[in-house]
Amino acid sequence: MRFDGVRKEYAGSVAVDDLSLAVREHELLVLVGPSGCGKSTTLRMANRLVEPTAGRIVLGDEDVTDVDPVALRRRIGYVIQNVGLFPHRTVAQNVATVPGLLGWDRRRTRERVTELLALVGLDPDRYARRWPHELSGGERQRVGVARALATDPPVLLMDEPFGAVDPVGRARLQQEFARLQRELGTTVMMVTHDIDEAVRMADRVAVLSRGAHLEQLAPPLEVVARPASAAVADLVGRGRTARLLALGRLEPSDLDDAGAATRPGGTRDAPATAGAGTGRTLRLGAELGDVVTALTDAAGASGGGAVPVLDASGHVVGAASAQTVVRALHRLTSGGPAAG
Ligand SMILES: Nc1ncnc2c1ncn2[C@@H]1O[C@H](COP(=O)(O)OP(=O)(O)OP(=O)(O)O)[C@@H](O)[C@H]1O
Repeated sequence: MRFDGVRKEYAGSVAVDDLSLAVREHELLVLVGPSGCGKSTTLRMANRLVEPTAGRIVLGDEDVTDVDPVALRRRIGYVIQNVGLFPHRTVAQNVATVPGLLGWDRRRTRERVTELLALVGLDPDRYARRWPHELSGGERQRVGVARALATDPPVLLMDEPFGAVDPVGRARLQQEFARLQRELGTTVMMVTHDIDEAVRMADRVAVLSRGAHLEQLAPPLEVVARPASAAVADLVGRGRTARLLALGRLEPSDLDDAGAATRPGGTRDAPATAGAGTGRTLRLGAELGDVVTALTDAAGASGGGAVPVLDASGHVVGAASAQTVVRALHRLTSGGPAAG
């Protein structure tokens, strides 16, 4: 799906100024930005709930403005906060909405409903006949996702899909949904104002400012490590180090004796480390947050200490210390493109 010079004006005020953005097939792209910057308007133009004032939105090789809006919405899944389940229809009937509109027979519909409920983690035997008011907020959101996926749409639009769910349930839903999306390969465009949700779930993050101005479009680690503008820095500023620790990975050049590996003829002995005594080790590629945890466990109250680091075949390639973490953070925040 591609936005080409898209603009939306409301009675003289500009919600989306001039947005060009390509959503890659099978990716989970998250639009993030402050309230009122035009995220929802952008999303809603994709399924023609809002008509653009100018520009083109292309799905496959069709301009969406050439497609009948009702037909379009059957091809594009849509999930919103509080889902808007039909209150007088059971869970199964809600999920079967679009198959019903498309005239699927009963048996095919029933099988698909059962399959989808299981997919989103709701036991069909327990949930199919319940009413929306008999569900928790998180369960309702799962039904909303199942309903949107019923006909396996190539594109799914999600507007603050987990906004109404409590923080614990929310983290679990984010994780489960990201896994499901990777499994199904659905192309997803999702809106949130929560930068943590964005960096946790996205393949790429699009940071928007007022007028849906595209500040940065990059993988989460790059957005956090190297904000492209003051607006992005502002958004990721608070808690940035914690986010870097969650996203960054341990690399050979971060290790304490990294120099030894590159010395001609240099052999590498297992370094004497405090961590060695505890039996604790780390692997190359470990999350930096796990490196910090391992160091904390190995250090004792006095601080200091290091933990041996192994490569994929289990050989010691160096040691991780507090310096390692500092080096990794420097590596991530300076220089070439961040892996991620
Ligand atoms: N139907 C409408 N009529 C007039 N103005 C609108 C309408 N819908 C949105 N706007 C305006 O367009 C701008 C962008 O709104 P939009 O809902 O897209 O922002 P958003 O980034 O999704 O915000 P939020 O995170 O608060 O939901 C805002 O200034 C809003 O007031």
